[in-house]
Amino acid sequence: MADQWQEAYDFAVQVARAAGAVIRKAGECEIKVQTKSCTVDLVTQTDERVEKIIIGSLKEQFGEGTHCFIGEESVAKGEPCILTDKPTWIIDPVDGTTNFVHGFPFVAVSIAFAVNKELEFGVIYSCLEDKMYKARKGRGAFCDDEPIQVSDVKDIHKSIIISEHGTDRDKQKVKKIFSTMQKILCIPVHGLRGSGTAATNMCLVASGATEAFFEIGIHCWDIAAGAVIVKEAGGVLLDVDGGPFDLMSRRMISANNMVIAERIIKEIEIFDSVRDDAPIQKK
Ligand SMILES: O=P(O)(O)O[C@H]1[C@H](O)[C@@H](O)[C@H](O)[C@@H](O)[C@@H]1O
Ligand SMILES: [Mg+2]
Repeated sequence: MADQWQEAYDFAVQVARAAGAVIRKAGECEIKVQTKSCTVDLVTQTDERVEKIIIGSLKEQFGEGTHCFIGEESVAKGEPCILTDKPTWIIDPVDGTTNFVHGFPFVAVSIAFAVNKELEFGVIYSCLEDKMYKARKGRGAFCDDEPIQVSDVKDIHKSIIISEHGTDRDKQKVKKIFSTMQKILCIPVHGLRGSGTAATNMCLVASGATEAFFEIGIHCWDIAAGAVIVKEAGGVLLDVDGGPFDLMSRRMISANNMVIAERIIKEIEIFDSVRDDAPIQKK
């Protein structure tokens, strides 16, 4: 059954492309913005609409009930965020919602597929750049059907590192984020960057434009597809404490190699985040 998931993979690419077209079109009209967990955690009708389109198409293709879904906007509405052994789609309909709202030109559709809690493939469509990144376990990573590969830089002094500050404005956490960035910048590295979307950041690692991307506070839907793409492009994924990558832990570093990853990890000031799969607190 070597090719069991090929149809699902090909279909995910089609769905991501169609979703990206909806996002592009929506960006031409007035965008109505609402907030979720706090005033800087933005959501638009497009996020919700695109998630419905993606999940609707997948259910129609693969049958209701056989596959599970973890989608950013469904979880925001109270759906569970638990990865089981069942075939599960992990979806961020609009990664980079803040960028989308502001017209900052990096917005991605991120679709991953896991079976037995293992990621089988990931598809990221950077819809404003019109770049389709994809990877399937054991079969390499691609951008617009061209193979991609992480950079071979091992000298941290010759690296560009990406991080993001997320949407949590807790002063102690923000302090740790900026202290970490300051320490990394002063290693020194060539530069620090951030595109505003975790999915795109991971594609930049996978295609060799940057050596590493790390973040604390991201969610499984931000990084699931990117995790497959980085790994298949020859990169590594770790927890920010150097332990094994855990999709639900809300923290990760993706890098071109272990030398770069371990050097960055030395500087990261870790803070707590509630796991994505933590039981929902009753109010
Ligand atoms: O909410 P979206 O735009 O799907 O995801 C973004 C997170 O909100 C933000 O906290 C994070 O920094 C960014 O990397 C992520 O993609
Ligand atoms: Mg996201």
